[in-house]
Amino acid sequence: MIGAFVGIFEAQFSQCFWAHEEAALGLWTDCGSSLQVALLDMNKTEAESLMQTLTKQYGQERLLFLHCDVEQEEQVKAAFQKTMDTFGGIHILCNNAGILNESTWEKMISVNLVGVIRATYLVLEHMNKLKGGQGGVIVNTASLAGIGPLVSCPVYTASKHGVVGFTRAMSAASALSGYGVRVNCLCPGFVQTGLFSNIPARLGPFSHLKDGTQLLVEKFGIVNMSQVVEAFFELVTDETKDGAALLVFQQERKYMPAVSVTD
Ligand SMILES: NC(=O)C1=CN([C@@H]2O[C@H](COP(=O)(O)OP(=O)(O)OC[C@H]3O[C@@H](n4cnc5c(N)ncnc54)[C@H](O)[C@@H]3O)[C@@H](O)[C@H]2O)C=CC1
Ligand SMILES: CC/C=C\CC(=O)/C=C/C=C\C=C\C=C\[C@@H](O)[C@@H](O)C/C=C\CCC(=O)O
Repeated sequence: MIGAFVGIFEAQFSQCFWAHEEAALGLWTDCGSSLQVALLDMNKTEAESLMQTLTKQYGQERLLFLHCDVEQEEQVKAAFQKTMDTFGGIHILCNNAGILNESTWEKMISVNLVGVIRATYLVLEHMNKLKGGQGGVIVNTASLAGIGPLVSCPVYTASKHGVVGFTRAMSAASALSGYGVRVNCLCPGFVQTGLFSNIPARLGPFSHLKDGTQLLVEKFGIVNMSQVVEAFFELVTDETKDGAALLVFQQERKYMPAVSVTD
């Protein structure tokens, strides 16, 4: 889990994550008897409080926090190696780290898109069956903005469209190459998290379009975090899902068919 601490995954981590343990463990033969989780994030403050809570519930031996900035290749590489050394394998990667600020758009591309690509390529060094791995599944957190444009956030939209496109292409490349690694993406609507706070201040040169964004929030409503985590586990545990984009709305979730230029 990268960028998992606050927001979408924190609040529901306990309830949903371990509820799917048996289904997730059943996917691979070398998983052992319990789900173990490495939480990688650059926010140490948030990490410490969550780790205390989770450690009390599930024991220290099943949890690992690693400070990691997805913009830094060596930190991601070291975090995955530490995870391998601690737990003996990596079967599920969730690329969840993301930021929203149209004023720092190059950083947004670096975290939201380049960070997903970097972590995917580095985890394949451990997951890829052609490199001695056991295979696995990667779930990239995109957004509904990865499917349709958010007018007030053109670069955030670009980063999320990039995540969807990379997911679909990487899935096909993995399947055709025999890596044994499925790659899917999660496309939630609005979720009440830190990233969703103070939206006008995050729109940079497009803050004058904040009213249109508010209308979208009213139109789409707010998705519960548990709905996002349930969708995540559907993409992890359903082995038929590969190259999938799962849209999570307030009232339902549904898959977005891939578009082909020859359709
Ligand atoms: N909140 C929302 O309405 C929606 C959020 N998303 C996506 O969900 C993902 C999670 O975001 P939220 O939980 O909403 O926001 P959040 O701000 O609450 O959590 C984001 C997490 O990513 C971490 N992070 C940020 N930059 C990082 C970096 N360079 N290296 C490592 N970790 C880093 C943060 O420390 C934080 O723990 C993001 O990719 C976001 O784009 C998608 C759709 C809707
Ligand atoms: C401002 C960003 C806040 C949080 C991050 C995030 O990723 C949230 C995304 C939530 C929803 C995005 C929806 C995008 C919709 C667009 O692609 C168009 O489909 C909307 C166009 C029209 C809708 C209004 C209408 O139909 O009248």
